[in-house]
This record gives sequence, structure tokens and C-alpha cells, in this order.
Amino acid sequence: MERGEITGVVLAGGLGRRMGGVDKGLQELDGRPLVAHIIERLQPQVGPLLINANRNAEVYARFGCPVVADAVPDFAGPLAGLHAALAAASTPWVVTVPCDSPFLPADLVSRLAGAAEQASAGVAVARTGDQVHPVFCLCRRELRDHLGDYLARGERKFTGWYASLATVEVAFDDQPAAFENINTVAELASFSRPA
Ligand SMILES: Nc1nc2c(ncn2[C@@H]2O[C@H](COP(=O)(O)OP(=O)(O)OP(=O)(O)O)[C@@H](O)[C@H]2O)c(=O)[nH]1
Repeated sequence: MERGEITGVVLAGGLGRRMGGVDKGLQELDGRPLVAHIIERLQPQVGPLLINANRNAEVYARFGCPVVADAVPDFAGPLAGLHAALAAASTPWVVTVPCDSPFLPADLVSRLAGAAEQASAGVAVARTGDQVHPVFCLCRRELRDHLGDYLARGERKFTGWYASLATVEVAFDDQPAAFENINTVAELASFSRPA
């Protein structure tokens, strides 16, 4: 799979409750919004980029890529963001990353893509140790309707969605710190780049 066949999606559509309800993707780390850190890491790994956000669309638009909101109402979780991205993307593959893991692996997409191809899987997700990180998800665009049906049934769990699909988990045990995420104001204040 070529890099240009993959749309990168920054998931920034959450409510940020543990941070007091702020728009997490716009909170600053080292003087720049989290979303800017993510774009810097993700852009070289993909073709087109999208931001998925449910608030402050005009602010996110300043980062130079299309902004898409969830179609499923009421903050249905990150799967709603993936669904919105699958509907908006024009490439055969989409990869999502959360807005709150600013030092995501530089080889994230190539490793997910290589594993998906090798296993003929439609979904590839990252894992470190026993912990699966389903919001780091590469998936085929043609799974949009399958995901739409799942959400329409009121289902919300990421792992439940892909359980019935050909899926591969890709171990990143060489760089677990790259998956650390920021949930609270205190974590934002003390967050540092992995060694
Ligand atoms: N599109 C979309 N993305 C979401 C939604 N909820 C969470 N996310 C994203 O999923 C990723 C992980 O989010 P969490 O930290 O679990 O949720 P959050 O809303 O950001 O923060 P909390 O409310 O503190 O849990 C982040 O990138 C969020 O932006 C949602 O309802 N819609």
C-alpha cells in the first residue's frame, strides 16, 4: 500500500471531561496546540489529512486540512470520528490517531499498513504489551457501511466493532512511551517527549 492511498485522521472530537471540558486538541504543549504536534508526526506518513472535531471547526481549519464533524450525534466516542472520516475520505484506507498522544511513532502507519497487507486484514490496530490501542487504527474505507450499521444499533465499543472483521494487532513494544496520552491538566503540565 502506498502512503498516498492512506488518509490520516486526527481524532479531536471528544469532550475532554477529565480536563474540565476543554477542547483537548487545542491545548498547548511546548507552546503549540496538541493537534499541531500530531500533524507534524502524522503528515509525513500519509497522503491526505483530515481533522475530526465537533467544536471550534474554524480554529481547526487553520491547520490547513479539511475538518469533519461526527454525523452520529451526542459524542458517541472515537468510532463516530472514524465513521465521519470514512465518509469524507477519498482514499482506499484511513488511519486514525488520537489528538492526545503527541509523540506517536514515526513508523506507525508503515507498520500498520505492512501488517494489514501481509495478513490481508481490513483493520490493523496498535498494541503495546497486553494493551490494545484501538484509536490507532488503520482500516479500509469500504468498511464504512459496516461501521455505520454497528453505530446505528447503538454500539459504541471499538473492539466490539472489529471483532467480527479480519483484524491484525501490531506490536509496538519497542516504543511504548509513544502511546502515552494526556487526559488531565496535570498530565499536560508534566508531559515530556519520550527519550
Ligand atoms: N469524533 C469523536 N472523537 C472522540 C469522541 N470521544 C472521544 N474522542 C476522541 O478519542 C480519543 C480518546 O479520547 P478520550 O481521552 O477517551 O476522550 P475525551 O473526550 O478526549 O476525554 P475525556 O472526556 O476526559 O474522556 C481522543 O482523540 C478524542 O478526541 C467522540 O465522541 N467523537
